[in-house]
Amino acid sequence: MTTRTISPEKTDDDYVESSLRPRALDDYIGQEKAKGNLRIFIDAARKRGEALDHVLLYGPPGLGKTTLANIIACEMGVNIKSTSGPVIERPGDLAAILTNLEPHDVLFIDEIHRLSHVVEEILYPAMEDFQLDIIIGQGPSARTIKLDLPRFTLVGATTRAGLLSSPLRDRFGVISRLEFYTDAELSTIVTRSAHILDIQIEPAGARELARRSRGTPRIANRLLRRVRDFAQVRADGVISAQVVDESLKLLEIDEKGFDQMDRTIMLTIIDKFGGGPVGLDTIAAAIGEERDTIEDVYEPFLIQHGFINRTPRGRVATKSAYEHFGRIAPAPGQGALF
Ligand SMILES: Nc1ncnc2c1ncn2[C@@H]1O[C@H](COP(=O)(O)OP(=O)(O)OP(=O)(O)O)[C@@H](O)[C@H]1O
Ligand SMILES: [Mg+2]
Repeated sequence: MTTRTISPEKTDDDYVESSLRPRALDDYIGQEKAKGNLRIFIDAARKRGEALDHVLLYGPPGLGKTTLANIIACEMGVNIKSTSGPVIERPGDLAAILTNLEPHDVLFIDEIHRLSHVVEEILYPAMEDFQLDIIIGQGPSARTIKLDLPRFTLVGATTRAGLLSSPLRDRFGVISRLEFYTDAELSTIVTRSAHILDIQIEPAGARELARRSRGTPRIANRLLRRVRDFAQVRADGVISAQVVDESLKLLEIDEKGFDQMDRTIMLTIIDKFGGGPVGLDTIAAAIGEERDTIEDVYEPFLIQHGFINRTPRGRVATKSAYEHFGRIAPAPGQGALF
């Protein structure tokens, strides 16, 4: 897959990411709905001296799911064990993790939609009854034994809630969807990160950076570091709105935060497929990118920005997409658009 500065996915240079992670709910900026709910559930669980109900967090990459999982454990005053769906290959792997949990611990499973069926089936009774069904032996002499587990909290994260089986989804007491951040929230995040990394940034510079970060904190933090390099070489080290503008031009990120890949996707729909409707698989084949990557990584922000409509017959480019990417929208009645 292509690496790009504004990919919301993790890359190697995100090692500083953990230093930028807020540790308390109060430092977690935005996501007021998710935060408000969690605060109530956490307070209630703590008052009753119980483990928190299982929590499912979903939303596009880089919006703060892992961060929030860590905060939940921190606020509950318990340990967190982190793993991910594809890593847990066999039921025994999960059993080993579960039996090692302390009471009320948080078990964080990232990419939970990628758990295998056999592993998922172990998870059901574990989540519901805090019991583990282990099969010992094989063939006719095989028998199941039940093992009691400590009460724990499963925090699952996924970019694709739609891929979760309903029995799994139904076992989460709290389901929170993370939203793209507003420019004002991202501006606060960038300012906070700049402070931690000892980078000088003007308020107008923070606003400009926020505006071009696709509603995503991971991108905002990454752009901040790229722009800092530029500021140190070209300016006096201070990030102003102009420095942001000039450096992002070099990175081919436009004034709304869209880059070459977004342009490729939109112009493929507009120029090659008459604005759509066109299926995702066809788009993927035309640009040589994986379908899942387009759906998880690129498309959510294009939809959120009103450039792509999802219809039963496929993706359609909107009038504002035509305008933004410098194409003339077909007149009413002439294209698939209207
Ligand atoms: N609400 C927030 N306030 C401040 N910083 C945030 C917030 N949310 C995320 N961040 C920053 O964005 C970075 C990415 O967040 P995180 O790794 O939690 O995203 P994610 O949703 O788990 O992504 P992925 O789906 O790729 O796993 C973190 O390093 C953190 O610094
Ligand atoms: Mg994560």
